[in-house]
Order: sequence, then structure tokens, then C-alpha cells
Amino acid sequence: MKTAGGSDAAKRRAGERAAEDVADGFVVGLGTGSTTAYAIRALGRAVDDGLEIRGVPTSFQSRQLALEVGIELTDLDAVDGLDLAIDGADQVVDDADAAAHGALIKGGGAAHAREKLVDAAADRFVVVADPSKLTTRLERSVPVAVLPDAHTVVADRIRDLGGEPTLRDAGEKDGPVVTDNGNLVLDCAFGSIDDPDELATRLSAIPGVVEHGLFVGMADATYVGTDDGVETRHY
Ligand SMILES: O=C(CO)[C@H](O)[C@H](O)COP(=O)(O)O
Repeated sequence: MKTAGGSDAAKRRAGERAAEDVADGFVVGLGTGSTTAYAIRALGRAVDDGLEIRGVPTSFQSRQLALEVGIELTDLDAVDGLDLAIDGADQVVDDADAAAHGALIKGGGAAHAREKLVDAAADRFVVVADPSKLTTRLERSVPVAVLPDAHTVVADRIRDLGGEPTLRDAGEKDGPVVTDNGNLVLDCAFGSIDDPDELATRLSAIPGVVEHGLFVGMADATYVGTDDGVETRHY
């Protein structure tokens, strides 16, 4: 369930802007997706120029790209903490008057369990996005990673909450998407979400849910790449 739309130039501007925040000695969370990939590539170029950093990847994809561009890798359990995490999003609430300002839906790449772990561990978490991701209300389906045995019972509980779950299909293989951690993904349509914080709490409480893609109150800033620059939202 990858996000449609968004110009590559805007994604590149956002990603490269976030990479500028990385200083010598940083441990950096490396998010997943096409926008973050621009940040990882920019960091690879900075490493070639002498920047010394270590990266904590959030997925097979970000690990492979980091290795390709020469970023030294480490693990969450091998560091005291992360200085910065850079990650993409499928939707970002952009309404300074809303309680949910800066809340995200993530998991279009099914990497949201590890992304949440890494993003939450960072002193600062910046989101990189193009304008197609901005919204006044979260309304995309919320990806929910579930233990494989639990997908039917979790689906029932999601329906009890008013959602419509769909098991994410792999597309290039018969059967469902299996995440990097061996879980399945239910894409759960709730329509326009009134209270992302409350829904996040309810989803987390369902036995069998590994992690959901609502990231509420986590981001410190969003860099929005535009046609001719980068806009910053601070939270
Ligand atoms: O949450 C994610 C992966 O699980 C991605 O960060 C999100 O899907 C955005 O990806 P892209 O930058 O390619 O639009």
C-alpha cells in the first residue's frame, strides 16, 4: 500500500534538508520510504566528505541503502540513544489549531513497527514529506501490524472500533505482505479520524496487535519539500 503522488523533486528537497541537521558523531535513525531515501543518500555523500555518523535502520530497505552509500550501521540495543531520526509519512496533520497537529499515519511500506521504535528513541524526530502528505484530518487507512495467528481476531476487534480491516496483499507473491519482523498487516479504514490519540490508545490495547501506524505527539518537526524550497513545521 504505497502512497501515490508527490513529486520526486519535493521529496528530494525535504530529505536533503533533514540530512543537513545531522552533525559529526550523531547516531541517526534511518526511516523507510522514497522521501527518506533522499536523506540517506545525502548522508552517504556527507560521509564520503568526512562526516562520522552511525545509522540505525528501520527496515531491510533502509539498511540496504545505507550499506550501499557507506553509512556505518549500528543497532538500537548497541547505543545509548539516538540524536535524530529522519522518517517519512503517508499523512501529516497540518492544522496549527488542531490538537492532532503533527500527528502522522505511517506504514505504507509496512515498516511502522520498527520505525516507531526508532523514531521514539531519538532525541529529535523529523518527518520528511511532500505537500501531497499534508491534510487537516487523518483519513487514510491505518496500517496495523499483527501477529500472524491473530489476524482474524484483531480484525474483529477493529470492526468493533468502527474500522474496516483489509489484509494487505503482497502483490508480487501469492498471499499477504509479511513484514521484516514476520507479521501481517491489516489496513484499517476508519474514515476521517476524529481523535487520533484515542484511536491509537484503543488499537494498542488489542491483544495480537504488534504496532499500528498512528504516530501521535511524536514528531518534533516536518520538512515539507515544495516546488521551489522547503517549509518547516515545528511542533
Ligand atoms: O511509513 C513508511 C514506511 O512504512 C514511509 O515512511 C511512508 O510510507 C512514506 O513513504 P514515501 O516517502 O515513499 O512516500
